[in-house]
Amino acid sequence: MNDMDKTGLVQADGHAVTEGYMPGFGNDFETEALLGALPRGMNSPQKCNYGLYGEQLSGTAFTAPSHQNERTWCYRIRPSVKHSSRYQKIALPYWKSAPHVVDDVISLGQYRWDAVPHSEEKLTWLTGMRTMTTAGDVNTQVGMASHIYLVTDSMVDAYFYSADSELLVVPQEGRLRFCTELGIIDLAPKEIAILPRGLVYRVEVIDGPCRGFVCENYGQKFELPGRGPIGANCMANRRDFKTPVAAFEDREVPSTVTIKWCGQFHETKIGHSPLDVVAWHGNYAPVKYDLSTYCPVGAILFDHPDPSIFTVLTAPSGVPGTANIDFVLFRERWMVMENTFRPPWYHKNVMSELMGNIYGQYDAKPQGFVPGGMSLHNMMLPHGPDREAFEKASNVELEPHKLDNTMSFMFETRFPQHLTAFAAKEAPLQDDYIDCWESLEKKFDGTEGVK
Ligand SMILES: O=C(O)Cc1cc(O)ccc1O
Ligand SMILES: [Fe+2]
Repeated sequence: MNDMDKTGLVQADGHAVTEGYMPGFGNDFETEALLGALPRGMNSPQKCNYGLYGEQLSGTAFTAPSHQNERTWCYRIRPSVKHSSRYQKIALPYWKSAPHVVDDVISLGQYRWDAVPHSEEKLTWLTGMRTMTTAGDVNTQVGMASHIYLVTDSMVDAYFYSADSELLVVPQEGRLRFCTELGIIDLAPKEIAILPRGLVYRVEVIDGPCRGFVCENYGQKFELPGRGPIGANCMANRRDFKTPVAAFEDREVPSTVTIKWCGQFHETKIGHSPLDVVAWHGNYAPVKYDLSTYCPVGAILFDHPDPSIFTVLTAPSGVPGTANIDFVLFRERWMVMENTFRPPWYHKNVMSELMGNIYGQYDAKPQGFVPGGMSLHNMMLPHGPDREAFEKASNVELEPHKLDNTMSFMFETRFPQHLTAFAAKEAPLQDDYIDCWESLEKKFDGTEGVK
């Protein structure tokens, strides 16, 4: 009997069964799947307990300011150098990286898609990733990509990490399990997860088929927005974020690790599971968050504020107040504003707005923006309520009204977003989307004087 069997943490197939989460966002966490595996009082003892190797995973430059500095110390069965050998380039033709401007595709426009349907094809987290838009440049670590994932099958003895990006995952259908080096995250619709750059994981299907959205952030990490005068509470609260406890696998089977690096994919073959971190401490870790714990703050007398009031997470770009990416949530809330056109106003925005519908109806678009669907209102392109929403909101008797059964989101970036060939030619693009404004009439009656 080995040490792990004695602790009862391991199933017959060698999978660890350690479960659970620790609350907080960006905390300094400590967790061990075997008692005493974590060195006390220091990072690099001459010999680690249980014959473990110590290894640091740096999420920021060594010299990043202390309030932003992120790193995690891992105590693992083998060091990561044993989790890679020669790299071989592979093709994942549907997963694109910026800069990616397709010759005969026009990104200037207002676009909307129905939910990308599932097919007969068996797809994993890697083969099922479908890039819709890219922005910025993966090589200079600015910008982002938006993807839809369609996943039917678990990765088996297969692992992945992105050196290019952190991934913000927004499920819309089905349940996934992310078995990561630092622990296990189960993820269902209404929840989101952040998978840090460089973290190795395998994605399993708990309940499929699975569909969802991914924001691949090439730039500075997502953080919580400052609340300003709102104070210390509401919006996304730190305690509602959950980081998994340590869980490890001691499995010796032929395995594949795929790496995304500068927009290319490479594979390496190894003889064991790389998810072998028995204990860790630090503040660079995966996290999940239940969107139904988001506490919206809004206008309580008149007018419609900017959507930045609904920012869940922001990834700074270096220009204060101008995000590389804002992740913005439009969820259930009360509308109480008096004498006000309550839906989003008509507007043009220097930022580019990529939206997705998780469930329900969005107030600016009662029809056509469907669960699983997406829309893109690119840099400085006008958009706003469709005719139906405009007419209703301009004429309805204004009483306190609950917007119920609604959850949509926006990946808003300071960079223009470029459509992939998949988005323009294969995904279910709604050719008639811009007609939703066509029947807006001229109502001007200024020739008759002010009424
Ligand atoms: O375009 C959209 O629907 C997103 C959005 C919502 C809102 O309430 C205000 C501005 C905005 O861009
Ligand atoms: Fe908008």
